[in-house]
Amino acid sequence: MSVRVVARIRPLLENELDKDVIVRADSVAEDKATTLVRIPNPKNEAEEFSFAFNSVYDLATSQESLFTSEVAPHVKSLFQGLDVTIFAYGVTGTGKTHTMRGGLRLAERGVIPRLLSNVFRRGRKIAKDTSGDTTVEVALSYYEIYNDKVYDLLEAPDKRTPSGLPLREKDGKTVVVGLSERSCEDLKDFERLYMEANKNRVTAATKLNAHSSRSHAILRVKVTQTTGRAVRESTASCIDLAGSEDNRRTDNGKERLIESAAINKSLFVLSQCIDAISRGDKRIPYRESKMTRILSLGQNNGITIMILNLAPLRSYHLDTLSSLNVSSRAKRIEVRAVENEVVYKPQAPAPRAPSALGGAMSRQPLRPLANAHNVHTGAVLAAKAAEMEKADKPAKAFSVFVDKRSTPTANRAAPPKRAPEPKQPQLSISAEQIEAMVEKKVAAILASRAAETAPVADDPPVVISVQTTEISDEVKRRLEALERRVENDARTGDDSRSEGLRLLLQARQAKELGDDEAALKFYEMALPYFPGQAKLIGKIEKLKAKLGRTEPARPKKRSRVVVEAEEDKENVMPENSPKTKKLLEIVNSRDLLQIKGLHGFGNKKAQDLVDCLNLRGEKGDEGSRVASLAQLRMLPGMGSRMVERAYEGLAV
Ligand SMILES: Nc1ncnc2c1ncn2[C@@H]1O[C@H](COP(=O)(O)OP(=O)(O)OP(=O)(O)O)[C@@H](O)[C@H]1O
Repeated sequence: MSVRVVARIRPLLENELDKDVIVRADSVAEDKATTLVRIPNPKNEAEEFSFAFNSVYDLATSQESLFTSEVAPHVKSLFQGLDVTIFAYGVTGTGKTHTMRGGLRLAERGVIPRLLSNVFRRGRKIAKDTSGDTTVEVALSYYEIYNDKVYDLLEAPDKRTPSGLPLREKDGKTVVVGLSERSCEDLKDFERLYMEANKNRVTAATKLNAHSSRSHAILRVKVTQTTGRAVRESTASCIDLAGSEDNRRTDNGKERLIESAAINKSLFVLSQCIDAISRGDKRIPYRESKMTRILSLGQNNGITIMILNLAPLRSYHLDTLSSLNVSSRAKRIEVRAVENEVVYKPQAPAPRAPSALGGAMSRQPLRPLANAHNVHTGAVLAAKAAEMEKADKPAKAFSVFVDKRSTPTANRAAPPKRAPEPKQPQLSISAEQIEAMVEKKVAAILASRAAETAPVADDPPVVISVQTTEISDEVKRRLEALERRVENDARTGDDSRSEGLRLLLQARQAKELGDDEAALKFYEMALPYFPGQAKLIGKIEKLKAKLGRTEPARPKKRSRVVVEAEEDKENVMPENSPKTKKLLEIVNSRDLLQIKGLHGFGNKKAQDLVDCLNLRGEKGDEGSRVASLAQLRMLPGMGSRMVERAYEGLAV
């Protein structure tokens, strides 16, 4: 079963105008449900991009109808022992909090209060249908991740430690150590706790001069059903992610920028995880941010629903494209709908406390500190876990299918037993790299703020790659080749290179879409991965010049001595000699093995040369072949000495 991804387009707000609407829900045929989001190409309004989802809800969709269609059907599964995760993703101001929390009026209530209401109702029904043999207890945990630190929202803000609560992996789940858990008797009880916790969130945010919606908020609803000695636990998690936003749009100081960078970092890691899973990578960078560790997208068993919130407005155009792009890939993530095991108490149960959902009921006592939200707590459950481990029961697993057509149906029916997990998963992009990128971004923004007198609000944000029919076949072919190399690099474990190539790929796509601004950003981001690459620097300078940022770089004047020295070399290495032919043949073969065999070439040099050749000739095949030694010398990373050594080392 794959992650269910649905999109919700919010209505216009009071101060927004009809004429600015550019996003619409559509269906593949007239009599079909709406499953498409259509949005114009920012560079060519006549052309529309379409993104397909499991379902698309337009601006007229009520809170009730969204809940009834997307969440209510899974309440039954929750009681069958499946964990359910619902998370809202989208740009700031698109309606995530409205969808998850909603307003105070009955009709405005969002997914969370409706879910709780359904859970309590179902719990009462179960208790009634079993004449009280089965009791249902509901417990809440609520926490936020702010600047990559976890804070308990059920505790007063002054009890917070600066470093927040640590995370730990336990029984295949990510656990927040020391998180409190409160038993909850009914909807009223929940509302009181929830409102209080949200107040804590606002107070903490105010203290930090931040905004509450700049953190990710995670509510866990633990449902425990007890029948005699049999105990079944399952959890519903509702996650209101912070909105991604372009730093340049917010007129904030350094704190807000850091906060924004932390959000962008975790959302960036989330998109990296989605990318990696949908590509079928072995290494998924979950551990690079607390939010992705907790979300464990595609790793957790059960049911996952991603709600992509969208604003219909033109002012969100590029941000909307970016989030459409990420979330449409999330559909490819497969998860196993595995129920949590029923565990048995070893002794006769103590006289059972009346059900938390019955009439005059007492509250479940608070669990001790170490009993975090989603762990099967207590010695019995720990013993059960150990027993399961001994019996070599399959741990939770997930499978990812990159191409649905090639997905063997058998895989879905009977997922293979999970191979043992690597102890320390290698990461496709390291924490330091991400940190460096984030820091660089913050520094760059601060510097540009200081330098520029003109307002920066109009700077367009970076648009992430979008598939478009506008891209010519030739360019598509090249992009695909580049994509294959990126994947190849990822497989062979050269992560920084693969990240660099990915950025180049995104730059090329942006360029093909005519978005020079975005292309320039991606090329600049790629530069640290290919330091000093003349071709890349050339591209950056060209784009800067085109965008009026700076003068195009002029070719350096070569001194007479250098020119003469090179002329001498040309005499020693004539362009039409058999050795020259042989050398160019090897170079143009782009065969890594052959190139590696050249004198003076190592693995990296050879790979750089092949990459460079593949990247050459952006405007067609012309120029992608090296026609002479002089041309070879001019390639990035080559130079006269390198060519000379390769030439001399050849035996012809
Ligand atoms: N479906 C909807 N119907 C009516 N109003 C909506 C809807 N969705 C969002 N809104 C309104 O749009 C505004 C922004 O919504 P909201 O605060 O939920 O966005 P958000 O994505 O959570 O933003 P942030 O990331 O900053 O927290 C709010 O005033 C909200 O009431």
